[in-house]
Amino acid sequence: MIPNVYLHDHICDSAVARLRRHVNLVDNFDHPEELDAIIVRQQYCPREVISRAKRCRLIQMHGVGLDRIDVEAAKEYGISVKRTKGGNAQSVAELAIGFMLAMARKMKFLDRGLQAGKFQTFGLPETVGLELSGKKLGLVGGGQIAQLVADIARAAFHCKLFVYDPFLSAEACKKLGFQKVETVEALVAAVDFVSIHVPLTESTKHMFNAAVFAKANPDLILVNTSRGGVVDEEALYQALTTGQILAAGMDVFEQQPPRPDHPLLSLDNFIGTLHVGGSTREALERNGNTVVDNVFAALHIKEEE
Ligand SMILES: NC(=O)c1ccc[n+]([C@@H]2O[C@H](COP(=O)([O-])OP(=O)(O)OC[C@H]3O[C@@H](n4cnc5c(N)ncnc54)[C@H](O)[C@@H]3O)[C@@H](O)[C@H]2O)c1
Ligand SMILES: O=C(O)[C@H](O)[C@H](O)COP(=O)(O)O
Repeated sequence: MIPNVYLHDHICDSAVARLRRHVNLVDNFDHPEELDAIIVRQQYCPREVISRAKRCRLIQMHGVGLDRIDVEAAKEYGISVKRTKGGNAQSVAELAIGFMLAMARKMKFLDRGLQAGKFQTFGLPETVGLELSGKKLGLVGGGQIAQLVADIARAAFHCKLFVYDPFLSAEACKKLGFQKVETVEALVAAVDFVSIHVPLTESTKHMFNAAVFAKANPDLILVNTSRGGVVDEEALYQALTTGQILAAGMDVFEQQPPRPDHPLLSLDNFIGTLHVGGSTREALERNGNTVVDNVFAALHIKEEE
């Protein structure tokens, strides 16, 4: 019998072609009991689906964050959950550095100003930006993506690196060349840039809140390419409009997509993208094909040479 595999979201063409040669692709959860494997990218895989997916051997995340899958339910029903850890890490790291450069050089403000015919001469004080070179970069979460951000920041800009990650030992931080900081409040006060790279969990939800922004260096540039919900967006808006921090860039929002009239989107010192951290040709090719490798392994499918 040909196995049934749930796939609703777009994944790279080469991965879809491999799947089509060996399985039936199903784009809905109408009959979870008929599914042999589930591939999740943007869609959610909730308990009500998992509890009915009696035949399912694998729930495969196209990506790293597992917050869209009810992992507890999968455990309870004995279904293995896998992800494509590292497959998009370089792409996310490059986007994070891109946000830092864009905000340090006020690119949104300058582009909007040019379009509005605002700058009649060059050299105006409000167009002056900052260099990344030699600055202090604070990482929140010191895992795979954070380490790649650190590599770029060190090699290209000689940044000094700090980390807030209670799960990384002092020894591990030392090996990675990170100065360990004990609280988020201490981190935001000490550094020039913060880049967030934690999963969304109970302990990271609204980790960046009004109390944290109140302690921040007023020249701080904040970048979040992790998950919406780690930053309290109302508190961020207050911080950006009252000068508690200088600027922010975010790839992820509490509600996705954010409403077009979301207050943050109107600000010159805020740049947003809609969850494209891993959306490069290279990362999508890697992740798509890892997804297929794992599905085929779980379903004992052998590809012809
Ligand atoms: N924007 C995107 O498209 C995109 C793409 C990939 C990953 N992500 C997000 O980035 C996150 C990080 O990815 P990664 O591959 O670096 O993961 P990782 O597991 O390698 O690193 C996560 C780090 O966060 C730390 N951490 C966990 N809870 C913490 C807490 N309460 N306080 C401080 N540190 C904490 C862990 O100790 C770990 O070192 C993912 O969980 C995912 O949500 C987003
Ligand atoms: O956690 C991740 O890897 C990503 O945030 C998310 O899952 C989207 O990644 P993409 O599917 O676009 O590679």
